[in-house]
Amino acid sequence: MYICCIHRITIFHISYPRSMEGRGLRAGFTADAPRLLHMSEPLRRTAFNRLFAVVYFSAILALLYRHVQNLFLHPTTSFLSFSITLFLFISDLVLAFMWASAQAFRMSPIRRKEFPQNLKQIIKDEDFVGLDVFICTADPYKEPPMNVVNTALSLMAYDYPTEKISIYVSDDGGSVLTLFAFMEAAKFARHWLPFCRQHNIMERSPHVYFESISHHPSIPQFEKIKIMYEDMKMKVEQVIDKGAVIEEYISDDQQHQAFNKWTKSFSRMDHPTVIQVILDKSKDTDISGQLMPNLIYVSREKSKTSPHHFKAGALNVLLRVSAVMTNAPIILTQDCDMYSNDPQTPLRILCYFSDPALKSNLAFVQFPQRFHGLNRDDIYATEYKRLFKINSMGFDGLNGPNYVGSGCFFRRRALFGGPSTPVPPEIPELGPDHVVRKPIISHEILSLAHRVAGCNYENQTGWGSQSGFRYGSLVEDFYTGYRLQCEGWKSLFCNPERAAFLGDVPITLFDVLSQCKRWCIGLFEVAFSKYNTLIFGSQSMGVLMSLAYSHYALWPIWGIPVTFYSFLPQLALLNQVSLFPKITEPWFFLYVFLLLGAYGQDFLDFVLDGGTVRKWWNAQRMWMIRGLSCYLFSSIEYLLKSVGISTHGFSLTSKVVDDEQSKRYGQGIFEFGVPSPLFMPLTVAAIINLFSFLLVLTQFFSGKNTEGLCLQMILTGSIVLNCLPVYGAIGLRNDAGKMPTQITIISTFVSVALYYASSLSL
Ligand SMILES: O=c1ccn([C@@H]2O[C@H](COP(=O)(O)OP(=O)(O)O[C@H]3O[C@H](CO)[C@@H](O)[C@H](O)[C@H]3O)[C@@H](O)[C@H]2O)c(=O)[nH]1
Ligand SMILES: [Mn+2]
Repeated sequence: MYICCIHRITIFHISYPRSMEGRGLRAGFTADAPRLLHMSEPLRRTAFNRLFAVVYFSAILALLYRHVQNLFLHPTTSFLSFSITLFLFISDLVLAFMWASAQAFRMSPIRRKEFPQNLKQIIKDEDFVGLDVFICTADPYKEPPMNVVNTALSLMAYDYPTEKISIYVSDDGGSVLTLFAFMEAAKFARHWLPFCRQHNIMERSPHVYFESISHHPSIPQFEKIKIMYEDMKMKVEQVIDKGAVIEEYISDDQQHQAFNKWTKSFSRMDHPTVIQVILDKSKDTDISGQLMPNLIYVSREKSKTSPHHFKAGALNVLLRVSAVMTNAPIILTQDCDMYSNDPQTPLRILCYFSDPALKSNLAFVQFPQRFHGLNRDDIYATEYKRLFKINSMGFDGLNGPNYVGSGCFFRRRALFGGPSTPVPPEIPELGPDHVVRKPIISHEILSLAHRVAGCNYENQTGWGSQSGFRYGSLVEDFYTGYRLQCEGWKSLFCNPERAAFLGDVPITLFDVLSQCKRWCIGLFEVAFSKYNTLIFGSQSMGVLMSLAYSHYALWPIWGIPVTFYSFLPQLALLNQVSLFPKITEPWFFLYVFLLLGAYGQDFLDFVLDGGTVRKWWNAQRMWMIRGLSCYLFSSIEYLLKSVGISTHGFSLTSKVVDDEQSKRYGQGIFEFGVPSPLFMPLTVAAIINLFSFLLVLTQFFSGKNTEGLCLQMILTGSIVLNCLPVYGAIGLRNDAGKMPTQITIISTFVSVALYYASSLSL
């Protein structure tokens, strides 16, 4: 089964791509010999997966048949038991749909490899394509400017011709503190960039570099650079603490002028555009005399009366401002916490972008989101291995992975209509083919840049609907990638061994669940839009891509089976009512097969991708926890929003770390702490499962006949195991991260009420 695929390795190589057109992507070739730039191979378990899918599908059909039989052919007597059977049937239908849609990822997953070392033999340095890097930040207190600055420095220090790189920083926080931090960073970069080049440093985020060094290296400038970094850090942090730029730190008139834009009436949500060219690659040099990349700070105009569309809005402003100033054909979008961990990354993507065979419809190359600072067993499963890695390889074998917001290199042209149906922008200066001829600090360029960053600029245009990053969903990344693929674009998944980027993870359960809840609301917004992934998606991209996208667009519906399975069988158990087949019935084995099959395959995928058993265990636990919290709550919030009762915005994930919390996270202890309703269903489920499990256990040991309750016992027992951290947080802890007493009290009342309600009616 395995062997047949091994030989199906596809190799792409560049032979004579002289005909490549398009500004910037034109490559000069120094050798005529074909050179290997990238290749791909199918995953070895694909044949097995396909076969297993057929078997498992038959098992699902059998299960559904049993449900129909129970519901309609042998209708039960009471209305209540009919309802329970119906709810479990619905749950199984949802599980079946999620299983079926996930098969799209299993049909033809591939793994790619690229050979950047061959690139320099093919493309001359001066023919390297221009790269505009977009970094978004939105709040100096939740996203400390020192971290943003480190991200920017790591990207400025790419092993790439510096004069081809422009870094655009979007500051939605409209904060003078962030601008100050970047001005300081520009001074430091003059030393940092040549230092990295000379000593071939791999960690180009200075913070990470200095942290990673345990003993003093024998590099002569090391001490000096370190002091400079500490000095910059101290200044920036002082300014943040004070909440204003300290007068003595302002060194020249240009800085004064820039900071004066923060007048009394300037507020975060209401202020004019600020664009500041901090480094200009046509004249600013580092201490070794080499030109520096452009560094441009942009805080778009905000007004309380115009919608700003959160990050998608910020990215579109950068798209226009950069078009006016540099208009590089390739764009990298980056979250402020995702620093570069590999200076060779742009060379990797060129292996794809310079392949003429891919050129006509390749929209973007996506790297997986990977994180630093995860605790050993990744207790909150914030690595999202399936989302960011396993399923991305599955997507890659179809039309390509979805866009995940950060670590993604776009072809600029892709944001202006489909490959064969271009959507020209309203002014030619924004078009992907426009060539910038004036210096970026010229009056014309700056005034046009200000104009296109205005908050009313997009009125009566196609921005956000037909071109640029798309509006209408809190997961602008998912939605934009999806729309581009519907237009006929393709994408690629690039997953080198050494992470290209590393980002922060939330370290409290509340932050993890709130982030996931925001994603879920955004996903529902896509699922129920006129571009819904099942109908519109299948018409535009075919069934498999449509299923793959629907799997995510409908992600929150996992909440339905998780919730029903966490309460109904347990309440029935407390009342000695059997819901599933007895051990002696053949149907029993169907259940066992379905259960072991699903978990087993998930486990295999996870472990084969380098995950540990404990991490997998935590990932399945978090799936259950999300099912009882964010999946559930997002559905409710989405409904409330649809009927106009509430609205919701993009609540930023905090990147600031509290020492105590961070210590507990390091020890692998769950952090509750916040009295949030998000924890309620989980706590109620923990209590009910514990009591029903204990009850049936005592009966089992006292010799009562519990044969018919076996499956319910297994289910309840595993939920109890999953809830161990919840019991600890309720009863055994005294720290600030324990379960808030209010939540425990309310949940206990709800549990008792549920028990009485069930015992009256069952
Ligand atoms: O109004 C806003 C809100 C957010 N952001 C930026 O968006 C990025 C992501 O925000 P974060 O709070 O870190 O959200 P996450 O949920 O961690 O981000 C994931 O999910 C988002 C929504 O799908 C994607 O945009 C991100 O790229 C992806 O990493 C950050 O750089 C923010 O500064 C803005 O620029 N403007
Ligand atoms: Mn983030």
